[in-house]
Amino acid sequence: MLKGELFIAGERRASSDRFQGQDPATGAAIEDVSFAGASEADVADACAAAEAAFAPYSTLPLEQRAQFLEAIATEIEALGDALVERACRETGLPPARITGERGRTAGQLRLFAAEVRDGRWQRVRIDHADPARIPPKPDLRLRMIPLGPVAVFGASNFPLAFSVAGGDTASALAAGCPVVVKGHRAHPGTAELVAGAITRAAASTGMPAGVFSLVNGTSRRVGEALVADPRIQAVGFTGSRAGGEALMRIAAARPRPIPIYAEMSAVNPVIILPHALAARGTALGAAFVASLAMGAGQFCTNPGLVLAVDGPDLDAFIDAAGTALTGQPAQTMLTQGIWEAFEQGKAKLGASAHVTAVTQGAEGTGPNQGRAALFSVKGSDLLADPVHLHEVFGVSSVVVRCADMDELIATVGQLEGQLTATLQVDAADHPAGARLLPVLERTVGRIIANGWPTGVEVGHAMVHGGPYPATSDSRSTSVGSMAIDRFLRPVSYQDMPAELLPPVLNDGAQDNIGARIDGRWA
Ligand SMILES: NC(=O)C1=CN([C@@H]2O[C@H](COP(=O)(O)OP(=O)(O)OC[C@H]3O[C@@H](n4cnc5c(N)ncnc54)[C@H](OP(=O)(O)O)[C@@H]3O)[C@@H](O)[C@H]2O)C=CC1
Ligand SMILES: O=C(O)CCC(=O)C(=O)O
Repeated sequence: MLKGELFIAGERRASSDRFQGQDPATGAAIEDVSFAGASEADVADACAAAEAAFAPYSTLPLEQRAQFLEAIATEIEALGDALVERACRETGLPPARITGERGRTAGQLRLFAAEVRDGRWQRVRIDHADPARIPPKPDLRLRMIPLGPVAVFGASNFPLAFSVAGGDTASALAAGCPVVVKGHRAHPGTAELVAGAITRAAASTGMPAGVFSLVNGTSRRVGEALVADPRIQAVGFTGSRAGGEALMRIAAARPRPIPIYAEMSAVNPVIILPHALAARGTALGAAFVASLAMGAGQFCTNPGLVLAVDGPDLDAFIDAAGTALTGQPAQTMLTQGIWEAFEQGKAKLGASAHVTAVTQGAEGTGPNQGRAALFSVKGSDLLADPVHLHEVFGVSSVVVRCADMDELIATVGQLEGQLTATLQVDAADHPAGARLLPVLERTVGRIIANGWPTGVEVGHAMVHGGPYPATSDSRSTSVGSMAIDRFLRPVSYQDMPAELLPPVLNDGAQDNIGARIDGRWA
């Protein structure tokens, strides 16, 4: 049963500052329980506990850390239907989606457990001393260590996989960092259930209590205080550009600034090359709308921009996409605020003198139901008004009619950073594709051929990131095993006596972890 309490270092804590969850499908408060909002003192307690947990947690045998991650996955699965029902009620997302997301969340935790055991993430390097060299060469040994306590902001649009026990939390815990989560107000009951699962897993595997805390907030002060707290050493965030940028400013203004990994905003261009457009434009139109409308368009990877060379083939694509989109029912969006932002985004696009409204989906019949929309604009006008390129979070996209390939490539080269770019490309398009690839590599984190950007595989070779403003740091990914790197930093030990060295740096201690020894990979 939900209690509506905070989780501070393994203890539940009440508060007189309360808020209600909302059912976006009815627009009404969910009355069964109200939730505690944290005070700044609660945030400080969670951070102090995380700092106290850092030394014991980060120095545990890796096997124990891996077992903790696996226990979280098992505890989340054990929540059963109650978790699915609560998440559906709080988000308006259907059970199949939430069930799939629960599987992904557990899978991510197990992936990071395997990564912890693997040990290669420590990236050991050893350069042996050469006292005979002039000047003498010192003995140098390097490994990656965890940064310290990490703040994670749960995302509204993935109440499980990008929230309390989502990818940021899993990768930070895998790196050896205690985590303080700022829960999203859109799914407080879901957050409480998952926080309970993590707390039980921490207790059953003998973790220090401060390894995990969850604070919710009725005011922005909670998130602000968390990022400003001197004990927090890195931040993971998925949400709006305004929110991410506000937190970046706080992180940078600290007496000791810290890295912030904020995933913010993208329009994820889809580029349909001429031969692909001629051969399969109609089929592409329908498939594009299926990707666009998935999850009420509430994905950071949503295809918000389609670029192609103008002509009858593009008309056929737009006709097919328009037909598919007109048949789209309005879908319940995650929160009233997100629905309002969607309506405003579409209105701003529609008000642009350069934009043509192609068609709309069915009108909503209840609160917070987003009506799909498709627009078009000439390539030469796309950059005339920044509003054409703003992320409109929901089922909305803009088709760009380019005069020719040169204009298309030049336009793509001027886009802001993106999470993804998608190429629809047939064999005869390969020369044009080869011209585009270097431009896309500069702009995006993942380039997809003949697929769609929604649906992110959780694996070892995934990059879910990209240049600003897709993320605040293009050198990293928030999905896949490489996400652990965000919460690590290198330390070199020079001429350190063997007894003082971390065991993994002693000679012969690197079996199976791929160390670089005297320049050669072992
Ligand atoms: N590209 C993407 O991946 C996503 C983009 N979005 C975009 O964000 C919009 C709003 O969605 P939402 O999920 O609520 O995202 P927000 O960025 O508004 O909020 C995300 C989290 O950050 C906190 N936060 C936001 N701004 C600040 C601030 N200035 N100071 C401290 N904390 C802050 C929020 O706390 P609090 O609740 O207290 O404000 C919340 O916990 C959507 O309409 C969409 O445009 C949303 C999700 C994913
Ligand atoms: O589909 C995914 O895994 C990524 C989605 C994401 O990061 C987002 O929509 O915010």
